[in-house]
Amino acid sequence: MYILISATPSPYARKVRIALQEKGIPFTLQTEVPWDSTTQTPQYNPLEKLPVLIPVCSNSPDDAVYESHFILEWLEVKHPSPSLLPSSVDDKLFAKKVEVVCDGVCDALVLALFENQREPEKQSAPWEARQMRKVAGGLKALSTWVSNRKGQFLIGDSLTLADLAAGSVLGYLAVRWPDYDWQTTYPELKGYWQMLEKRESFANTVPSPQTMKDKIV
Ligand SMILES: N[C@@H](CCC(=O)N[C@@H](CS(=O)(=O)O)C(=O)NCC(=O)O)C(=O)O
Repeated sequence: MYILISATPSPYARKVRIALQEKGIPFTLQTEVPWDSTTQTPQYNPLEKLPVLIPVCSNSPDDAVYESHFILEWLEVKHPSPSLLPSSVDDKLFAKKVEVVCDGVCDALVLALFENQREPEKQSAPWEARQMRKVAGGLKALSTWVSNRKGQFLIGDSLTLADLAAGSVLGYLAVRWPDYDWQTTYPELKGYWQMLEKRESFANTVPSPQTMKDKIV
């Protein structure tokens, strides 16, 4: 049915891997390092980023789907049941807002990660501080939403897109920023994340570091 180009640490790809499992959609995982010269992503995504979802039946690379939030939107249209969106319009829009913030925290973490890989004299402390401020602000917002939730999940009592985004960013922090102690600051967010990680689709998509062969900054 589909090939998913993914990377072991990718929080963006993890959202899609979880969605495909939750929707019972068969797929083949093609794991790679998008930073290495061997990456296949440029063949499918002009932005050279993964995740990329490739319909196996397609005969054109242009049929590929990319940008995780769009892949999830695409899956909701093509494979609506079971839905990963809440039923009411306002809750649907809130779920997407949660994804915006969680993806934005991931974006800031990636930028800070690569800033740290530059030679010390080329690293910009103000730039790094700006990214980590976004991380702190995003986690604060997420923690508030989790504390105010009515049910087990972020929106009601069934898993939605909001939970996929939240679990993926928290899992990414655990693998890339293990010393960033958000769990002490936000104990309820920690409890919510531990609940998510027990779910099969989360438990079998836990991120892990990758080895980059090529220098990229
Ligand atoms: N907004 C994109 C971000 C995807 C992204 O940044 N992917 C990284 C890999 S990872 O950070 O998810 O592990 C990538 O392919 N980077 C390669 C590049 O930016 O050239 C999405 O949501 O899909």
